[in-house]
This record gives sequence, C-alpha cells and structure tokens, in this order.
Amino acid sequence: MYIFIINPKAGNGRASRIFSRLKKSKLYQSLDCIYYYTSYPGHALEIARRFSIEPNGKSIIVIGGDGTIHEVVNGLGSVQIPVGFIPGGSGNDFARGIGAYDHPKTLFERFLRTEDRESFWIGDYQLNHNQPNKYVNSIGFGFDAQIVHKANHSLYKKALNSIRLGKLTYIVALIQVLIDFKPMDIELEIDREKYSIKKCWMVTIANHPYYGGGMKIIPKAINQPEKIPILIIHNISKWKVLALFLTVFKGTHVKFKEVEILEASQLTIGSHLDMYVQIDGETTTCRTAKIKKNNIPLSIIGTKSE
Ligand SMILES: Nc1ncnc2c1ncn2[C@@H]1O[C@H](COP(=O)(O)OP(=O)(O)OP(=O)(O)O)[C@@H](O)[C@H]1O
Repeated sequence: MYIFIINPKAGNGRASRIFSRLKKSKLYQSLDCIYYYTSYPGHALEIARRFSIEPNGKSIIVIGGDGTIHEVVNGLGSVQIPVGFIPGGSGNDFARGIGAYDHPKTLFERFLRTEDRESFWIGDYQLNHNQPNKYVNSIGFGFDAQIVHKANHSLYKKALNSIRLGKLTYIVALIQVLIDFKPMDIELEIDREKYSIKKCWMVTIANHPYYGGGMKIIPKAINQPEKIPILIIHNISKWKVLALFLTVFKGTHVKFKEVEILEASQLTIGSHLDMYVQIDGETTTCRTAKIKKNNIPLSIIGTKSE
C-alpha cells in the first residue's frame, strides 16, 4: 500500500498542485493507496509514526519540501519503510541530494516501476541534553543559522516566495545579519580531539552537498555511513564573508583560507553563549550539540533513472 503525505503549504501550494495532477492519472487510480494532506506543523511526523507501527507492505510517498521529509524521517524512527520523495517545496535540497530532482510524473512512474531501494545515511543530533533527533540535509551553527532564523521570521519571505524570488529572502537576511554579527568562541570535539576556536562564524555538518536552495556548502560531501562531512569558517572579515557567499553557489568558497573541511565520525560543539542552530532549515538555539550518523539508513525508492 502506498501512503501519500502532501504538505499543502510547501512551495506556496506547489506540492498540492503536483498531487492534484498525479491523482487524476490512471496510474494513481490503479493503486492501493491512501493520502493525507498535512494540517499543521508536526502532522507529517505523526502520520509517519502511525504507519511505522505496522510497516509491512507499505511505502510512503512524500510530496513537499525539506521540512516535510525531515518530519517523516523523524516519525519513522528506526523503522525502515521505503520512502519516495517528490520535491514540492521552495528549496528542495533533499531532492538534489538524493538525485530525485526530476519531473513529478517521471518520479512517480519510477517509484512504481522499480523494486530498487537506495540507502540514504541520515544524521543524528542532540541539542543540549534533549532527546536525539534526525536531520536529512544539514545542521549548522552560527552565521548561517542566524540568517535562516532572520529569513524565516521576516515579513518579506512570503511575499518574495509568491513572486518566485524566494532566494532573495536569504540575500536580504544575510545583509541584515552581517551588520551586527559577532563571531562565536566555541569548543569542538572531533573524534575525541578537542579544539578551541575563536572568532568562529559557522560550523555546518551536511549529509550531501546541497543547502539553502541549491548552494553547494560542502561540494564534495558524500553520503555514506559513519562519516559526517564538516565545514568550519573562522577568522574572516565581513567583506570577505560577502565574497564567500557569492561563491558558495558554485562551491568554490572552499578555496578561501578561512574555510576548513573535515570528516569525522562524531562531533560535539559547545559554547558559553546561546548559538543559533538550523536543522534542515528550521531554527532554534542551543549551547551544546552532539552530531553523528544514524546507524539505520533511510530506504529510498527510485532515485536513479534506468
Ligand atoms: N497545513 C499546514 N499549515 C502550516 N504549516 C504546515 C502545514 N503542514 C505542514 N506544515 C509545515 O510547513 C513547513 C514547511 O514545509 P516544507 O519545508 O516542506 O516546505 P517549503 O518550506 O516550501 O520547502 P523547503 O523546506 O524545501 O524550502 C514544515 O516545517 C511543516 O511543519
């Protein structure tokens, strides 16, 4: 049985429009399926959790953005129900990361045609000493998280999204945050080695290269078990940060001497002050965090065209 989870708010209604079209197809009408539109934040998580109790013979098809797949993955916990993803959000980095950035109809037909499953290695994070959760794309501390926070709480985000200029939201927020940003003094523990980093702008851990709607934050990040790719930016001037963000779309920012790329199996980050943190595009604050790969991968349907 196929369970469709559609976020009607994703991509300003794009996910809903995609599903309305798929629903009219003969292929959809021939399926044993059930569908749910999410009604509030957290609803996709609840639906996925409900089906994870009896997973046999079920597949979930998510139509939404990064926030929706984040919820579904957290709702599934350690239960492996195959998941197909049709990007219907505004950023859609997860779709780029798993190689599912195709036309919705093509993806839908592929899900039904193939028995192939790909493992996608998601990450675990624990903020302060709270309950651990999962991230699908990235988790970032500092400057980038503050930009996402500013953008998500701005009045201009909705207006710019509605005229398909969503990317401008982050550029406006970047300039606003840059004006007063104070770099952080942080403690990192990377695979049991301790480092004190002064004037740190950001630390980002990613499961694949894509971020912020197509930027290549860690261009060579490979999705694999156990290893987490890490980017650290520190000791950089404000002007250089602007130059750096112009190059991040191509991924050439990694050439700046203030940018370090590492790989580890576990990272702990700590600060005496609250740090902004973004997890798959949602923000909060914390003083400590632990990050590693989850031992159980997400089982993804039909990411590769034959
Ligand atoms: N009916 C609803 N009303 C309001 N919010 C909802 C509803 N259903 C889901 N949500 C919330 O909408 C948020 C945004 O969804 P999502 O991230 O999938 O779309 P997006 O922001 O357009 O895409 P992207 O994250 O790829 O840019 C999710 O965090 C989810 O909790």
